[in-house]
Amino acid sequence: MPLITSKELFKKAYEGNYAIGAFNVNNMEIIQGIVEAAKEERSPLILQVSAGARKYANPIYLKKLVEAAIEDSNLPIVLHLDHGEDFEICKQCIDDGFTSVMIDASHYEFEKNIEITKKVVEYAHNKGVVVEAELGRLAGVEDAVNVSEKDATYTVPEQAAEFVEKTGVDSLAIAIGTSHGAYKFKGEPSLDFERLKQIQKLLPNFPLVLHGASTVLPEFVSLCNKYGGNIPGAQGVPEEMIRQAAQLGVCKVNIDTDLRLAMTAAIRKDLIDNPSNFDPRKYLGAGRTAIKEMVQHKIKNVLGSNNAI
Ligand SMILES: O=C(CO)COP(=O)(O)O
Ligand SMILES: O=C[C@H](O)COP(=O)(O)O
Ligand SMILES: [Zn+2]
Ligand SMILES: [Zn+2]
Repeated sequence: MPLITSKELFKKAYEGNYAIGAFNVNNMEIIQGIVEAAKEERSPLILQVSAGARKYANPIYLKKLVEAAIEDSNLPIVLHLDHGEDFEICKQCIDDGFTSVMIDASHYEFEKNIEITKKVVEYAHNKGVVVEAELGRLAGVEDAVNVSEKDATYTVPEQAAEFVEKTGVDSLAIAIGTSHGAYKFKGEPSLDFERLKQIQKLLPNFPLVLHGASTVLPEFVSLCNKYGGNIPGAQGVPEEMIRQAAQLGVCKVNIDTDLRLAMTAAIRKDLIDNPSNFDPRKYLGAGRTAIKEMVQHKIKNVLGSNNAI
């Protein structure tokens, strides 16, 4: 099984009202944990590499590890660039064999975002690679965000339709109230589902992407804190909201923070529980198992992509 694009995966996910997890990868243990989970759940996978991951691990290593994961698991896997900041990094990844790239020009104004995205789409499509773009800005939401502030940062449905038509992009990341990291909401979590419904209505059968979609499960925050961590007040997107989004055209759900928390909690615990150990395989192994369990939970209980292959 070679690396695949997300085209067919998204089509089936859209029709089946489930979503594919796009998990951020940075090293061997993370890749192995994710792949083990997907293998047991018979789920397709998107493994995504950020600019930070490329810098940390060297893209050659990550690509080879992902290829090894495919050989070992025989799963349909997409290798995706997460948050490509310009045409050059997208081109580099396409030339390196990635099957999907994200161009994130969302911080530019609308026309400029279209122009940059279109350039990446032309280059990528020529090489059989698919492209995700972003419209609207992800940011933390507070209780008191008023409608005009939301319109300044959240995706405007009419613009989303125009953007997709003008760029020919394959999927679109939208802003409806999620944000990156472990501190997503100060008050009650809420997402703008009315906006999502509008976007889906104007873009029927088109795959939408939710970034900043980690749930920040309290038990993992507590575990980190219990074993010497200090991450007070962390809060994520409730699982029920992710399930709801998957019913409304969201086919790709980006998850990094939940993997970081699971791995960190397990490693912290393992080191404290085994003070005489100095074999990295023991605590990294505990981290890998925690990643596997977290991904299995996501696939089975939140995303619904189990038994999709
Ligand atoms: O969107 C993400 C990667 O692109 C990750 O989001 P989280 O920080 O919520 O895991
Ligand atoms: O969107 C951000 C992802 O969580 C990746 O984070 P990173 O840039 O620190 O690798
Ligand atoms: Zn962005
Ligand atoms: Zn993101």
